[in-house]
Amino acid sequence: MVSALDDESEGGKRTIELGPGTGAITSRLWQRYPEMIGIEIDQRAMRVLSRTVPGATVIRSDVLMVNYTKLAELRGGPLSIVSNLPFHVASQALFTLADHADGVRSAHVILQQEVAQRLVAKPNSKKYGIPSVVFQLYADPKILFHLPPTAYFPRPNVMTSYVKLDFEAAAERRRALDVDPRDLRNLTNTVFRYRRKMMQNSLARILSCHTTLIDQLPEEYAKLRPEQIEPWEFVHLTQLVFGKKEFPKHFKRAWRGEFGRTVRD
Ligand SMILES: C[S@@+](CC[C@H](N)C(=O)[O-])C[C@H]1O[C@@H](n2cnc3c(N)ncnc32)[C@H](O)[C@@H]1O
Repeated sequence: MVSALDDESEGGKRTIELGPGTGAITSRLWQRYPEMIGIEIDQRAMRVLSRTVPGATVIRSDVLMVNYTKLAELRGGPLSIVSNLPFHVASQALFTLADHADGVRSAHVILQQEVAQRLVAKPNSKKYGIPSVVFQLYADPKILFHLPPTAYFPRPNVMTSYVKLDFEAAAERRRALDVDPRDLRNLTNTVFRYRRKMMQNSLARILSCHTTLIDQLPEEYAKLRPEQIEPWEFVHLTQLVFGKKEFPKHFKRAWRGEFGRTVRD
């Protein structure tokens, strides 16, 4: 896991571990990147960590609340993230990173295999959904390898995967999106909520109160279901419905939050 990371910042000062716990990964990571930072919410784990890896810098915080854009500025460039968070926090953490995409170079994360497969799923498959669209546009996700339950103690009931999200490789594409990410989120969330419906039906609610009218939805999209639409076509659809908008330069939370709920700035 550690060798997959190739952070070249001085002393590894841009290496950030999310949820170091009692230090199983941190002890190895810190040997290679002594200037790394851990972000941990549990004070008891931090106490243990101060004994197992006494030299490591650990901040007590919720990984979902961190401003990674600011942290990247403070550390002199985009961050290399390593994470083995509990499964219920892990995908929320990825959406948080998407909101700070320009402040992140790469993220190496352990995820439930099921979640990992959703990130890389292609259209026309059951696993294709919002995470596939978002992360294939934002970060070039790749499953590096799978980990069996025997790799852990205690053993989990599920298979896990080690995934790399390459935010740096996708930077140019992301900046050329020409949509406000909040509009993209609104559109993808709406249509995937009605997965079995054709776009002309699922988009009716958005379009009825917008300048683009439902009967102006191009024929090539109108009869399709969301799982048949490529990630870049979601961008095109967002441009059609909401108009082209500059990608916000300033920090705006667009992706963090539970699907379907409004996230305010
Ligand atoms: C499964 S343990 C992994 C520990 C270690 N990274 C490892 O691989 O052995 C997950 C860690 O994430 C921490 N954690 C959970 N939710 C968090 C959050 N929202 N912010 C920061 N840390 C969190 C937990 O306290 C725990 O120490």
